[in-house]
Amino acid sequence: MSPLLQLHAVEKGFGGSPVLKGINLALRGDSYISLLGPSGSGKTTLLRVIAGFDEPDRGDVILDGKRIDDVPTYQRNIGFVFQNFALFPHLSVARNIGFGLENRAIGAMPAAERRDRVAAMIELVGLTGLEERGIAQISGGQRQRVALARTLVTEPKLVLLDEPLGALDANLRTRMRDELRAIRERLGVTFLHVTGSETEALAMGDTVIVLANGRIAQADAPDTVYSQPASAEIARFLNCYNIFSGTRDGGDFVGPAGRFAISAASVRAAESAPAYAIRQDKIAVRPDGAGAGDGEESVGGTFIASEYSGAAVLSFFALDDGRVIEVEDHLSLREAPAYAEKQRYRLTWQTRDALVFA
Ligand SMILES: Nc1ncnc2c1ncn2[C@@H]1O[C@H](COP(=O)(O)OP(=O)(O)OP(=O)(O)O)[C@@H](O)[C@H]1O
Repeated sequence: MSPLLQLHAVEKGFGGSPVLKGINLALRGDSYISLLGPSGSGKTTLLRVIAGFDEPDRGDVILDGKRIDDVPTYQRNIGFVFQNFALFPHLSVARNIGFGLENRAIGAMPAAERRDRVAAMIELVGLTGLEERGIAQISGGQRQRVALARTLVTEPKLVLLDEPLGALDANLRTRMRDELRAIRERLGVTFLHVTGSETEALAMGDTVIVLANGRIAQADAPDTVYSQPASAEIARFLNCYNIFSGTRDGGDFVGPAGRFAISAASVRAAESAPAYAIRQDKIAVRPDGAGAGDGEESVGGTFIASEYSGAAVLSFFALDDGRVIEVEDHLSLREAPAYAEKQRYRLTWQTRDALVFA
């Protein structure tokens, strides 16, 4: 199947500073894609170029096999959901949702058909009974649904969502994640969802695209991004790796944290300074003095504190040079840890579990 959306060598800058530095991308139809990147990496700029709010300086945007660089936004058949929802406060829920259909530049439809489409969409997003309410009389989660329905009712093939859950509180955000995925699956459209949250990106996307410094740093299934980040920068951004600096010395990685053997299969080419990464949940905590076995690496560390987060406990240990190493114990796999404050432990992991960027 040919891709729904393709970007070829898209570049965009503002006032001489490049923001997008040659983006190549192909998005499948009927899929959920998370676009993850740190603040300022160019996520919103990329969405705006795809939607046609901004023109690229160079490169092509291709939708359904056709170049759309010269097609105005309203003719692209691409929906956009903004973080602040951008609803009309003086219109009812139903009028907000019907707005795009009423004011269509092309494909105007009879009033009865419009009403039916709006009613079907209200049901789909779970707003039945609230049709005549004003925007000020509904909750944040309901506003989010209105914003989504208003876009979906125009039947776009591609919907761009810019931090769509950013304005919601944590509880609601988690609930709306499931809803967004379910609504998308029912309609078979493609969602491109921008977020700065690695947990949200991994939870929602069939594919996660990582944008860093105006380039696509990785585009993979969520479990691949999580367990095989393509660079030390991505590993750092995922917030679940301990990362050591150092250099490669033959079959070892050597740095202030110690000397660790490298498993050949774990080595990735480094784009920046060499780094050694070990996931927080791959580290076992043993009594001080316990030696590392065959195929294991270890460092000594002093327990500082633990942070309990429901299904897991994150514990912090200080290494001899003062840097902190984080260990995650999943409570479904291990007992809740009871480490003694200021006590020394031996932190151990399998050589093959570390990723080496060198
Ligand atoms: N209209 C503009 N004029 C000048 N600079 C801009 C403009 N829009 C964006 N930028 C700059 O481009 C860079 C990327 O901005 P963008 O909003 O795309 O990042 P982002 O990844 O969406 O960030 P955030 O997660 O903080 O929203 C930033 O340095 C920003 O200051």
